[in-house]
Amino acid sequence: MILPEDFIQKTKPLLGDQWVSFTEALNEVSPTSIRFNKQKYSKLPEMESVPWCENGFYLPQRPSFTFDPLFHTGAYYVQEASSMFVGQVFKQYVKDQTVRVLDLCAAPGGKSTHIASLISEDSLLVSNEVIRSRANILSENITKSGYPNVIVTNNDPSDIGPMESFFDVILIDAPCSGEGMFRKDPQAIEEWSLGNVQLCEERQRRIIADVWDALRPGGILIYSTCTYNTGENEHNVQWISDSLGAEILPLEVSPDWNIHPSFENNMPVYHFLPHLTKGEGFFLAILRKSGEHSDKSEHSGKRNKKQGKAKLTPLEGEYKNYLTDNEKYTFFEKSSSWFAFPSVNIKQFEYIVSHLRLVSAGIYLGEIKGKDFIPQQSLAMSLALNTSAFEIVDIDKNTAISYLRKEAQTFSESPRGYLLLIYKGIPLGFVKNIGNRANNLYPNEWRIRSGYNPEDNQPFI
Ligand SMILES: C[S@@+](CC[C@H](N)C(=O)[O-])C[C@H]1O[C@@H](n2cnc3c(N)ncnc32)[C@H](O)[C@@H]1O
Repeated sequence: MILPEDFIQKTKPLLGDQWVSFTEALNEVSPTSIRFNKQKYSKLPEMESVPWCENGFYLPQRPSFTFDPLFHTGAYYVQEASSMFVGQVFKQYVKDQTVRVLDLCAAPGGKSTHIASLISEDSLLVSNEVIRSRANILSENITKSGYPNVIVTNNDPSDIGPMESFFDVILIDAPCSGEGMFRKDPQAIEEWSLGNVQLCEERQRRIIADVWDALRPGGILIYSTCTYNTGENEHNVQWISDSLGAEILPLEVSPDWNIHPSFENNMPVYHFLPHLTKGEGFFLAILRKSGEHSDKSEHSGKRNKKQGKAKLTPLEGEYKNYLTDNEKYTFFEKSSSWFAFPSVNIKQFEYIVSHLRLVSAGIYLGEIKGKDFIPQQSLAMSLALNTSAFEIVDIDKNTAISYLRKEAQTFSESPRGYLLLIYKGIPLGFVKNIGNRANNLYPNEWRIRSGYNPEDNQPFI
């Protein structure tokens, strides 16, 4: 790998006598890792585990995930191992408290799907992405993870700042110069320049300042990047602490994890370096906002007057049986589409709808067409799905791949009507069986487009 000369000049002094082993590690193959969604797939395999994440595992080589139907059920997420360290903040600082969390720069959703798996079911996650096309990918990944207490939004950080003291925890996984991605993404090397590092540092400060008011006093800010330089990392953390008012908090880490301490000022921040940890470059810091913990309940119903009150019209009906524990949900309709959202957070949901641009929220149950109720993919993926409300068909790998390609299916042995297809015990999606064929209800935008199906793509679990 040919590194930019300016990068060498800037980074070599930080690493000192570790420079050679660092550059050697950059020439090695990136490790492949996945994080299981234990709510969907509980039998964890006997594979090398990611030391700082109990559901994280390394794979011996990178398979074609596209052609593994389990990947599409949301049983696991392909996530870079170092990034899984975010889970430690939730384990050590959030624990089982009920919290409102904002993941500000969330697409494609690695950290959001992880956070959703760690917070309590009464908690709320707002997963935001400013770029619309990326917000759609985020929404797809959130939907596949199946957690009902997540709202996906598409806003600039400055739209969220006015939601004063609404969030207990904010994660800013900031857009950065990407030095930590050099090995995985060679384009990151081409885009790197001293000027870009400076621009990133300034943009990161703007993003943090724009959203800062939405974090309650005493709340936790998790700041992370996938870059090494001190400008985007240590200097920004010091700036947050000094200018915005926050205490930098330590995490308990095992010495075996080989996490590198701060490059400057001896602050409790965490660097993942590829020659020391099995993963890509990553940086993380935790800060607690100064001030007294105010009562956040006052914010539950406060609305942005310009946008008015969101209309939630509760509806009754058989569709409720599609969810387990359905008494915990508020059901509502919008343009003939039916949704469910956890009642415990319905006021917060209304508040968010009145402030932010919604991409998706809770469970999209189905659509009414005439007398028909067409169940949606979000319902099939949901952890709250009541599978006994549907006729079930267990399918094999080839049928699953064909279904994911949105090809027509035949289930002549099965009853007519809606069928829930199950792969290795996990729901994959719906078809409408009309006898001689079954209409495929898999979302068109999610379908496998590649015609190639590697014969040797053996399942790794
Ligand atoms: C490092 S990526 C996030 C990765 C994500 N957290 C995950 O774990 O899957 C940074 C994200 O910030 C978004 N972004 C870019 N410019 C931004 C801005 N000015 N404000 C907020 N987000 C921005 C990018 O579109 C990108 O999705």
